[in-house]
Amino acid sequence: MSQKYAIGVDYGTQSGRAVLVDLSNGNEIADHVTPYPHGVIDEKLPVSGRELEHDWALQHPDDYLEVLRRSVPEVLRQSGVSPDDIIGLGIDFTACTMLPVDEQGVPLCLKPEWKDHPHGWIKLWKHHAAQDEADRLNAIAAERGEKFLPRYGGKISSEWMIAKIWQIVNEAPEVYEATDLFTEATDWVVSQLTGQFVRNSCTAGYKAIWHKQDGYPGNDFFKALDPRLDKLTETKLRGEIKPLGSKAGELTEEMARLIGLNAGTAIAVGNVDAHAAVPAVGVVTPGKLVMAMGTSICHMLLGTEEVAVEGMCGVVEDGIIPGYMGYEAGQSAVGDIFEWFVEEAVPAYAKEAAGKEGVGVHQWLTERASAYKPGETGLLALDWWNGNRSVLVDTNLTGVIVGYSLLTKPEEVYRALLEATAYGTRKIIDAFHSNGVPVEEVYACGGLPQRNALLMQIYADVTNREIKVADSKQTPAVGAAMFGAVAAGSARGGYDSVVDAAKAMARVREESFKPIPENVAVYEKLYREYSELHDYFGRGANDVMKRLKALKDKASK
Ligand SMILES: Nc1ncnc2c1ncn2[C@@H]1O[C@H](COP(=O)(O)OP(=O)(O)O)[C@@H](O)[C@H]1O
Ligand SMILES: O=C(CO)[C@@H](O)[C@@H](O)COP(=O)(O)O
Repeated sequence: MSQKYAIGVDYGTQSGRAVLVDLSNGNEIADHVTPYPHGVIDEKLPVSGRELEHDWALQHPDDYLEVLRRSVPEVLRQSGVSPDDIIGLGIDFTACTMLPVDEQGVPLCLKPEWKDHPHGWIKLWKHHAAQDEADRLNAIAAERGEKFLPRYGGKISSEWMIAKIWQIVNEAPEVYEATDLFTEATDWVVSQLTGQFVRNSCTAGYKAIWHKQDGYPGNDFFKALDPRLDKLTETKLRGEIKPLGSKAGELTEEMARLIGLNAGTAIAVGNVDAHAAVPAVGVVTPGKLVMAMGTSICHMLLGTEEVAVEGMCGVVEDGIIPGYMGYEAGQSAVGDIFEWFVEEAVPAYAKEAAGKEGVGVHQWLTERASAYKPGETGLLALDWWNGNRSVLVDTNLTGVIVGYSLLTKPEEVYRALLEATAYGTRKIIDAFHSNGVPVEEVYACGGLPQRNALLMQIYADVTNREIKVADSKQTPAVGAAMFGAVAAGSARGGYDSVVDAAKAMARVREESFKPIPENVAVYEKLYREYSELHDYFGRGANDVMKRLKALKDKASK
């Protein structure tokens, strides 16, 4: 049999990328990124220019197809590999990124009657305008003693499917009525590739409160939330749920023509970006935490038991690697905080200096921030620029920096922000470790470990753990390609399980980031200070962030 390949397509927050991978060793033969033409829609709807309220974040469905149309032919062209040797394709996506579709699977926002209605559009994972619904959902679930709550760390997030659907019911019942199915974007794109709709167990489990044994919560729960949600799971959330590692179907003739692959190529069921990255760094057993570090961080861990951990995003059987409990936790802004600083808060002189030196502003700040010792800036920050998605699970929390003086430099603030995100990760590791889901090793992948060595050293020092880094530019996409190879199966030159695929294809770099004892000692003290601030602002002692947000919302109405 000739050499075989698979394609992984990773759908991030701002762009999508295709990677063509050699199935014998996991080498990335070619990759190509397509920025989403409409990006993140968070101010105005395209065409009509209709303004969006605070905390909205939408996307355009055609941007996802554009990634397939541009990036798949481009990796074929660059590599020179024949489509006959590409046996499978898998995709991974941000989640819960969800959309309403009609009976033909057409997104409502593409239909003339709904294109100017904000609720007809795709709600991106970081759409945070369903916090009221999430708060009420959590209160009702707790009152009813719903047994699903502990599986989600005690709270369902406003980022997830049910809160987002309920927001539509409340604010646009006509859109709810017109919706045939609510789907994750990952399942919708797969349906466009195969011509048939299936859901995947990963997003159903982590984002839509589905459980392998118990299914969705009972209809009584949905009726208790709102009588209009009666029979939601049998109607607008219906659809077969297939486990990760299964084949969703085969590429249709029409899509094959559009993207340059052969009709009949095996297509894997949809997956989530962070989850797909886990086998790609070779993690297929418990005790190894994988951090997918980019715009946000997702922390992924395998276990053998279903254990309750405060603030985790969820535990789902087979949710990452079949045969294990998959644990997920996360921070909803990490790279996004650094980007905010660079774009909104860096003085002109720093940008000019970076320009003169011919380096990016991140790099300029990082080089200067590296000259400081831990504690030397005198600054301490809380990493809640996009709310808190870890132990506190509250999108109404906001950022804090303590310790400013007239002498504070931009690189010191930048360093304090890098450190704040590391403390956020330490909170998550401590929560798992002290609740019976051990974290013995830490792996990192995503855009940040490639770009910022200082950040990675700070994470090693703050967590007091060695961090191994993926030897891949596009780890989730490589993982998605592995699932594509598993969908094809060994008879066609792929693999029969993702564990087999990981054995042959996963790679980490030889060098790692090791904790430096004197840094660890100082960070231990700073972390204690962070924890004080964290609990003071996050656990009700001072709700000033929420009062400010309420005043802001009132003032801007
Ligand atoms: N040198 C750098 N240091 C720290 N953060 C950076 C640097 N360069 C870019 N970033 C941040 O990386 C993030 C993008 O990460 P990436 O993994 O590429 O994207 P995504 O999370 O969308 O998949 C942006 O939020 C950006 O601010
Ligand atoms: O929430 C999840 C996964 O559960 C992510 O899709 C979301 O944080 C977005 O990830 P990125 O930072 O864009 O890689």
